[in-house]
Amino acid sequence: MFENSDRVRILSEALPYIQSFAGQTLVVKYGGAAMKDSSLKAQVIRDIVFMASVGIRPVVVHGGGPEINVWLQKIGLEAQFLNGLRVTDAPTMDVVEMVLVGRVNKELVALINQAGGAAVGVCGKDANLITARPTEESQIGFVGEVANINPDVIAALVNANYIPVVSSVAADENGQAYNINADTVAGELAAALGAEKLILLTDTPGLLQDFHDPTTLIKHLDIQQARHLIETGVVSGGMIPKLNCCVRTLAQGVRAAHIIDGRVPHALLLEIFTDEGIGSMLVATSGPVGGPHCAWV
Ligand SMILES: Nc1ncnc2c1ncn2[C@@H]1O[C@H](COP(=O)(O)OP(=O)(O)O)[C@@H](O)[C@H]1O
Ligand SMILES: CC(=O)N[C@@H](CCC(=O)OP(=O)(O)O)C(=O)O
Repeated sequence: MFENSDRVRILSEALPYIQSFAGQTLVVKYGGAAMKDSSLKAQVIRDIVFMASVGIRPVVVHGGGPEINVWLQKIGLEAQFLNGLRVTDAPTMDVVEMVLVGRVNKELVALINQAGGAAVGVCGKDANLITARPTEESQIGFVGEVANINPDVIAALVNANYIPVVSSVAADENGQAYNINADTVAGELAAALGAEKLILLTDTPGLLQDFHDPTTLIKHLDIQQARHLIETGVVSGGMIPKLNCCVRTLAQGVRAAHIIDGRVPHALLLEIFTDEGIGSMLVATSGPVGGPHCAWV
């Protein structure tokens, strides 16, 4: 049990962070790997509503890879990945759109609204938020990259105190739908909105030097170190697009990108409002290591 002094210390420790982030946009990418447990999901939702209640402007970008896999299997299609990206033929694209924009998006919107927030769900197609273009790797089908972001609709929602919830499906100029990795969308959107932070919620403690060993968490790193981890194969699978998106968003001016463990209850609050934080924090170039986790930038 907590002593009163501990309770007060924890609340008091949050004050400078609440003050410095009030009015700032924080893009939270909620990955499918961290969505599997419904009680944890409820806590993530509560944290997002908490952030909005203390004046932070959260923008949620969601994934849903595992749920897409479930629905592909139900209709007898095989899930295939290349470098962490889903091989997306036309039938798979239909399932991706139905699952992400239909099921996952609307479930998150409903949960946020039940928790007392006011969420509005959109995908890249709404008000031309995202224009997609095909990736250069032609063998992965309708996998898209972000060609352009028009963040007006998100800015309008945030300015009116709504919490936008964004699915990573977008169309190209001809209306063809594309499946874009949700980390990539979150990173590009954070940059286009001039967000203070990008926070990626996933199912590992953060970036691990050895991903089989959770004690090897890398708490702080910069772009150069992140690139080195990709080149040397320390990161693999879904962590590759995640780290690439952090690098790109930092290079475009977002001040910090965090990779945190969505399986830890209230991971978002712990990362944003405590000195220690819980995950990995990436910045453009390193400063002195050892300071408070969030005040480091
Ligand atoms: N060095 C690493 N540190 C942490 N996780 C890693 C690393 N290399 C690969 N991974 C893998 O990346 C996964 C996270 O990516 P992904 O499954 O796409 O998550 P999400 O659905 O949240 O986007 C982890 O579960 C882990 O298996
Ligand atoms: C191109 C590509 O891989 N798109 C992803 C989009 C969803 C996503 O990114 O979900 P997670 O964050 O849960 O991994 C996919 O089809 O799974």
